[in-house]
Amino acid sequence: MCGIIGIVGTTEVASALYDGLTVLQHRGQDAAGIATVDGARLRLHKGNGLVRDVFNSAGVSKLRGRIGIGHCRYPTAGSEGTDEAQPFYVNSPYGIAFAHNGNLVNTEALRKEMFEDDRRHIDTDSDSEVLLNVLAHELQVDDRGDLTPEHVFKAIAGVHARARGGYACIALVLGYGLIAFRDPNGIRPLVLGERITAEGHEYAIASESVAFDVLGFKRIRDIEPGEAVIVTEGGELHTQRCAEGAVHAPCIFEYVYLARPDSMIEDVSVYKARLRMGEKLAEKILRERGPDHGIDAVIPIPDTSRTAASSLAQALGVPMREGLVKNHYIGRTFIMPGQGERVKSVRRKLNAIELEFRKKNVLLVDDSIVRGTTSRQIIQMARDAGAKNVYFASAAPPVRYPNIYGIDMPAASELVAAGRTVEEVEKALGADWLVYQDLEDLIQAVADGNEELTHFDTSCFSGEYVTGVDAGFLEQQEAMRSDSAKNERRSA
Ligand SMILES: O=P(O)(O)OC[C@H]1O[C@H](OP(=O)(O)OP(=O)(O)O)[C@H](O)[C@@H]1O
Ligand SMILES: NC(=O)CC[C@H](N)C(=O)O
Ligand SMILES: [Mg+2]
Repeated sequence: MCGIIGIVGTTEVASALYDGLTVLQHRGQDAAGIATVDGARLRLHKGNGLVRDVFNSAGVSKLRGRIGIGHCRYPTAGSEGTDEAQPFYVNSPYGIAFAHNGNLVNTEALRKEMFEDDRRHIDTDSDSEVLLNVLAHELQVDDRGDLTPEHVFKAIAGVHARARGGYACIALVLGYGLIAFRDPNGIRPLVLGERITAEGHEYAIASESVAFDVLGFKRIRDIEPGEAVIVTEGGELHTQRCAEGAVHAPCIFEYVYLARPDSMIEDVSVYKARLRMGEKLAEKILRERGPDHGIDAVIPIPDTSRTAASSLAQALGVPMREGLVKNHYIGRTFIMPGQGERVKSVRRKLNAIELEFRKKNVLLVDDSIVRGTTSRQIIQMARDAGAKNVYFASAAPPVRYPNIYGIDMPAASELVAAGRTVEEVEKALGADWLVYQDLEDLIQAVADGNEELTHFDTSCFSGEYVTGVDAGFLEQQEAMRSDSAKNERRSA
């Protein structure tokens, strides 16, 4: 997952894009970039690091113009190099800057087609650069030099026919405006917002509605699966569904971990969905352990699990205690690119308050257990702090399968629950007891917020991939993107 944002404003937009990206920072900590249109010129600045490291105020003020897009990256394809930071740019048939959140599952086939049939050279290993070139090619087909909404919608339908995977995208087309679109299954989120100012009507598009709250925009609605939204330079809005018939399957992991709790995705409050996850998990704990569960305190592993832990504690009738303190100057561990860095940062990031553990039976709660990096270390910390028994609850089911739609969990062999029973994971983590949310309960916790949602991308829990995958793709992903493959590439 990356964070993307685009604004067609009435005045300069760079500082709003910058502020928007800082609010989407939790979606990608590795690289950031902003592109704006200044008259007939594209202004683009991007680089590796957090938004605040990539930009200074002088740099932001050079990004002139009232139309622009921004991106913060968490790599799921290619390398972590600066040349793969986004937005990407092509100069034909139009100047197009492009920001993508998600991951394609047919990148290599498209790359070959682009080169051999469409005569387009792709310069990096990024799937996003491939997708941009597919868009550029589709815009070029039947191009008469004056883009119309009909032409753009046809081009997006062409993109949907060729690209497979998760993609939420915003393209800035020089001399035209913004084009945003979402994959036919609506796997990755994308929302549309507006702001009415003294100078006129402004539109924004972003990965999460929280960006609108901070910028003073009103959330209008989610962009539909397969839909394209055009906001022209003149501020006209055009929308159309450009792919029909696909199952709407938003990524359930957005609700578990990726999104901020103060966002609304698919008209579901992420915060309320997490509260319901906590309640459902409490019901399971009561079913399994009975009312005499012996738990003295519920301790969340900050930050993401706190919402679910609060409702879980209340439903169990046990106090929730802040037994672990987080250093907020260290980023999210899970989205760091290497396992060595992840392991070190858990200990640097979280510290135990001993008195909340000493001689107690504690239930540690996390939103999810993926590689087990966090849980393994925290369980040990709880023991070192003198806990009598360390129980562990995960608000998500066991993560047993790779994610291929924009979350960097490419290798089943790195997932602590892959090929293990719950008892075996309990042992591997060193917990005295371990409980996972059931998948049906997780689905219900989210779907209760919007009865129209009947399907989700739950692939990392179920191994079912809504787009389908070609034979050998998962093995190839693992070979290319496992931590050991990345380490080899770094040291080569
Ligand atoms: O099993 P693991 O591989 O350790 O992954 C799961 C952990 O990683 C995430 O925390 P993270 O530190 O990224 O972010 P947070 O502060 O938002 O919880 C998530 O909330 C879990 O705590
Ligand atoms: N997490 C994402 O959305 C990543 C976008 C794109 N696949 C990249 O690696 O840059
Ligand atoms: Mg966490």
